[in-house]
Amino acid sequence: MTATRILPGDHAPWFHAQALSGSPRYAFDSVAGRHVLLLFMGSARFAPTAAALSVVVAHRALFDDAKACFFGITVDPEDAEMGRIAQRLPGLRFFLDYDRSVSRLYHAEEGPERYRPHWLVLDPALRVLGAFPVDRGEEAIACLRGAIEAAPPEPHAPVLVVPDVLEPELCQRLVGYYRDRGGVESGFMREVDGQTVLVHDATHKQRRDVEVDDAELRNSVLARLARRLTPAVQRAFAFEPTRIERHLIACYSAGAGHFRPHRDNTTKGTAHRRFAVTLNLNAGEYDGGDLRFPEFGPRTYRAPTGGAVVFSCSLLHEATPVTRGERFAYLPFLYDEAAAEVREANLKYLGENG
Ligand SMILES: O=C(O)CCC(=O)C(=O)O
Ligand SMILES: [Fe+2]
Repeated sequence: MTATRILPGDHAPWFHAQALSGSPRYAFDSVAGRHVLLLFMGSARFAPTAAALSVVVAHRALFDDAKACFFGITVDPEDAEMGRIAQRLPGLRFFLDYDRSVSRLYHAEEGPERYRPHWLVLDPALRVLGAFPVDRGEEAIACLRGAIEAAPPEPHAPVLVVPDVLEPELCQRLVGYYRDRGGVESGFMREVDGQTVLVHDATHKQRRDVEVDDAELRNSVLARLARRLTPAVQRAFAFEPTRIERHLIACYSAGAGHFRPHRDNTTKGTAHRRFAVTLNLNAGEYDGGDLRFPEFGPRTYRAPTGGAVVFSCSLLHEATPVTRGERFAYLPFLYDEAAAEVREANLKYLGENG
């Protein structure tokens, strides 16, 4: 048993679970970007677990959702029913693990009648920094506090920046193409009952898009990508992109333009995506609107006009809100022949509006 327990250095497994007073299918991987304290509770009826929750309350100020957040995982429906636990924002949340799948995934439940309440401290990439028995809460808090204070100030995300992919004139043509048509509010893909469907939620994403239908304009972009971007991607990532999804010009406007942290390949309908490309078309003309990779710290990235930021579709990333002006970007996804087979096989999961 012990050998399979989750240890410092391990990546905390990802899961979906119901959050108390929150999403019925909360994606744990979207929590990346801050330190995390997990408490596998069993039940708060159990005295050591109740004492552990008091430790969290005593250090409540630590959990501000910016630097750190706390999740208790209960398997006991009575905890919520009797008000022994409650979501307190920012920072304090609970997963209702009534089927015990999360507890088993983390080896907190080691067999019938064998629940092992304990703490895990995770870093912003959701790697385990420390594991502590339930009665060692102050040590867990000290570990968390030490990690927050020691966090490197400038970690670097594994992204590639390639300048000079599209010439300024082509960038202007693309912006003009957008302006002539005007964008439509774009959604994002989500898995609902096993199907990949397009949903709209302005708190998560606000952006207006135009699909480039003009073959000559598309080919102009494709030719530049092939000559100037593909070799850089091959060198940096040993990956040969042969296919492109989306010929899309996006516009984020001040006060109404952002895309909150997400990954680009988490649904069946998007699982084929390998690398995401952000080609900025007017980098000097707006404030905000930068890329951030929360698993790798607060640093932001902005490709120069005509330049690209290329990153794995598995990375958590966000486009920060535009606060002045309008930001235009060309946003293809790259994949290859093997991934094309994945795409083909998953077509059946695309919902009506997917
Ligand atoms: O705005 C960007 O640069 C990134 C957009 C993005 O993440 C997406 O469309 O999935
Ligand atoms: Fe994205």
